[in-house]
Amino acid sequence: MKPARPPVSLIALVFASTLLFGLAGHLAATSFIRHQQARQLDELTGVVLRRSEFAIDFAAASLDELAGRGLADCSPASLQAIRLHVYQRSTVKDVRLVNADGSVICSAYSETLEFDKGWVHRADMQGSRDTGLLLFRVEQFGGDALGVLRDIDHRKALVAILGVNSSLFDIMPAELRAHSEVLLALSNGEKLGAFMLDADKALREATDFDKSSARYPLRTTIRVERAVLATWNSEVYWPAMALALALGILFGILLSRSRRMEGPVADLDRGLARGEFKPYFQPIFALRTGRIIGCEILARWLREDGSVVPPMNFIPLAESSGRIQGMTWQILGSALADLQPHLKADKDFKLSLNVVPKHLLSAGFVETLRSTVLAAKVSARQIVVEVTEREELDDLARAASVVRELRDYGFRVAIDDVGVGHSGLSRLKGLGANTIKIDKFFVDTITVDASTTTIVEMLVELARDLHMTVIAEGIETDEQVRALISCGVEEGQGYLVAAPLPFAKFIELLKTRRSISADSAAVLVA
Ligand SMILES: Nc1nc2c(ncn2[C@@H]2O[C@H](COP(=O)(O)O[C@H]3[C@@H](O)[C@H](n4cnc5c(=O)[nH]c(N)nc54)O[C@@H]3COP(=O)(O)O)[C@@H](O)[C@H]2O)c(=O)[nH]1
Repeated sequence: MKPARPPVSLIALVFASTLLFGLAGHLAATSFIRHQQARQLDELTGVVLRRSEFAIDFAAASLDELAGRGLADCSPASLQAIRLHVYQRSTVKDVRLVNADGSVICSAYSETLEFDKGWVHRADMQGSRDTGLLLFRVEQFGGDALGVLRDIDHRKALVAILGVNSSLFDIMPAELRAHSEVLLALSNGEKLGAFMLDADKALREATDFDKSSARYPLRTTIRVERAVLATWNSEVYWPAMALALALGILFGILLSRSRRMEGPVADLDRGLARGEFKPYFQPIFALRTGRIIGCEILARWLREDGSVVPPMNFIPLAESSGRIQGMTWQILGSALADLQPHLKADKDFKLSLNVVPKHLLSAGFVETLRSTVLAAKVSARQIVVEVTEREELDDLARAASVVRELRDYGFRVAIDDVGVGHSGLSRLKGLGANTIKIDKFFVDTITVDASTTTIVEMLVELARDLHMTVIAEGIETDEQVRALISCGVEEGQGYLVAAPLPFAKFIELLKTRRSISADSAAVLVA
């Protein structure tokens, strides 16, 4: 059968689906890796922030403790006690007593005051939400520090100087260390500390991961070069891609296979749904008179584009795909509708249809045939079921019972392709049919091969014994007609009278033939 659309090539489908799956795999793997990276770097940002918060908590607790012990003054004893306190706490570098405006009164390590580049006025310090602490940057030579101020009373306050830079070290994974920067700043943007492996080398295009503290006016940022993120922690990429590509190939193969299988059958289904299967009518005639006494309907597929598809191009697929049954009912319905007036007018006229063994043996076959013929108001006696034997009739007993049932209802049954199909002599007898149709093969050779004459005579003899009629198929010459008559064959079919014709042409032929007189018919066999 000619498929309606060109077959989709396996290679093109596999290529396209591999490409699509590869693209989807790339997007999914990349997005998964980016998501994982963002989660990890977010966590690291959180760690930096938490370390700084802990340092401030610790400083606040230290200042509270000093104030609680009455050490918030500049007496030598207090300063000595504070020095000891500072010495025991590594992040706290100094503790200072300041005035209400923030100016320094004294320092536990007064020499550290020399490191200061400047000092912030209280009004410029950043307040923290719940703790009452003030935070500010202490600009120093050799690196900035964080000042944490706790008021003692309305005149004095204690300030802890924290070295927060250490909380930024060793936080980054080794692969990223040389390509990243860790920053700590007050929320107003003033930088408190930064860590970069090579401070002289500026980062190229970088992605930032930010986090702000909920408790203190603090923000940390981790910046990582984009180029290094493309490879970091991306081990999952190639396995994911390999899986996606394999799935793409598999999907392409399955798709092309399903399309290959579905294409022509779906085409048949569309043809059936549109009623595109039509009967062509080939006359069956009396060999002696040439009178048309019946016809065989043969399927043709009349496609939308006007082309006529011959049965050999779709019958095998219709049989193997189980569509032959719907197709048979479609052409029978159409033939009955067309021929009904003629069948009614000539009660001896017979209409033969081809039925494959599987259809004959299928459930409901006899009932459907009966109701179709009844609905067309045609007598069952005028319908001949030709059992084609391209497939073997493997359940002869059941077939014989169906044939009996058909005959009980008045239908006639013919065995088609006798002599070349699976119809052995025992089957001819066992099936209980009314007619045998001698295959064209014997008609072709009857005039040239004496042994063919013997076989045909033997078949005629057998048919007579079994009370069957005989029809010869494929008659093309007058010589063949004469040879068949001398063997005892009375009916035939073939191009000598007509090939299968569309209904209009067939009716025309019938009318012409009706006017042939017995005399002129005799010319046919003279
Ligand atoms: N199950 C069904 N099978 C069907 C149906 N319609 C057709 N067929 C089968 O398809 C085969 C081919 O059929 P088609 O091309 O229609 O050929 C038929 C005749 O045209 C051809 N024929 C008849 N006389 C002559 C002739 O003198 N010379 C010549 N060269 N060819 C001739 O023979 C075919 C009829 O065969 P058969 O059915 O065995 O009587 C064919 O096997 C059909 O059976 C269908 O609806 N259902």
